[in-house]
Amino acid sequence: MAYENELHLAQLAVQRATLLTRRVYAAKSKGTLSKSDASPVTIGDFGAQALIIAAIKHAFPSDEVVGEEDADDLRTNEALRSQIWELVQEATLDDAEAEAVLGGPIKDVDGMLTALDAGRSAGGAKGRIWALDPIDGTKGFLRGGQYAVCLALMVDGEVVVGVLGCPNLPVDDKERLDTSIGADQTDAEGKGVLFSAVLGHGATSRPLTRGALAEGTTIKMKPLEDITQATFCESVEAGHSSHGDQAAIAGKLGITKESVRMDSQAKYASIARGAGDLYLRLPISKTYQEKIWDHAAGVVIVGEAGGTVTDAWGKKLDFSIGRTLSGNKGVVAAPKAIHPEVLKVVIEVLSSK
Ligand SMILES: Nc1ncnc2c1ncn2[C@@H]1O[C@H](COP(=O)(O)OS(=O)(=O)O)[C@@H](OP(=O)(O)O)[C@H]1O
Ligand SMILES: [Mg+2]
Ligand SMILES: [Mg+2]
Ligand SMILES: [Mg+2]
Repeated sequence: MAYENELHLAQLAVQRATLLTRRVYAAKSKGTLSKSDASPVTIGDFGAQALIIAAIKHAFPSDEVVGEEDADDLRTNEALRSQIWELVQEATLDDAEAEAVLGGPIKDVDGMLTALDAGRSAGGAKGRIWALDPIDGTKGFLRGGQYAVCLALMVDGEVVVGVLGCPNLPVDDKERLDTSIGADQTDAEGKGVLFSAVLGHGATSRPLTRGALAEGTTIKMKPLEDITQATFCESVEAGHSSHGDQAAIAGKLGITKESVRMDSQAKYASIARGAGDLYLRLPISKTYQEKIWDHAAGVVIVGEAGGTVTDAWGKKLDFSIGRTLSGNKGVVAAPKAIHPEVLKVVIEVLSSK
């Protein structure tokens, strides 16, 4: 299969990073800072980014990475730096072969800072570039809801590999849309799913483990005969997507079931495995540009599970422009067969504003 080594590395790197995020959740202090746009970042975000980039650079030294975080705050804040370094050192997989694939632990603090800062690629349409969101849904993470560790590989601007680690989604009971507010993440029984896809080769899910990869199973979106029976997923934060427009669209489609609000790319993962049907993310602000790391992995996973993902005007999401999806507005993800019907109503509602 194409990109087999890249897929394996990405799965193990994401799995190792989820060990760290779970440990941070269980700790009393999550080292939360506020970024310049007032959004939160925690020691979990920094630690997970360093671990994943170190693994990418070990296996594919000349690949670039577009990562959400950087080392600026750590270089000026010693207490924060050592807190993260301690966590990074402790996050190792229980399997020697798996650790060897990832290049083993990061050697020293400088190596950690260098790895974190290697996420500053400007992105673009040429070559091999990874898109990394070390914790997507940081607000969800902090409130004990859903979050995801997200990694995708783009080649010449097209997403070819996507991996999502969702430590708080249930392994079984796949039909249930679990929002798990207040769930105990410390190795909680039955929680933790690793999703992945390679373009043209289908999508898979498997339980997250502490060592080698568990066996995977193919996932598919739910066949939906009657759109009025659909369940749609949307963001928890009203500031991230328009709950009002989304409700109007659902109403016009005849959908009566309440939306399921869930943080992070766990929304893409959930619909890809048939828990829920649609993901709507309609813009609140005229100026906000969606970040590539908030979508890259989810889009290839939904596509490979039988879905179509476009923006709110029907354009394919263009990952080749840079760090943001500056050519797109909003996201509409649905099973292939019903996407045109959903999109038509999305455009009607947005055009009438
Ligand atoms: N104004 C605005 N509009 C749209 N999106 C925004 C906005 N501000 C932030 N973000 C990004 O939203 C990411 C989290 O998205 P979610 O779907 O998880 O939102 S929610 O937490 O469920 O409300 C979140 O990702 P993380 O920072 O990784 O958590 C942000 O990149
Ligand atoms: Mg963030
Ligand atoms: Mg994000
Ligand atoms: Mg993030």
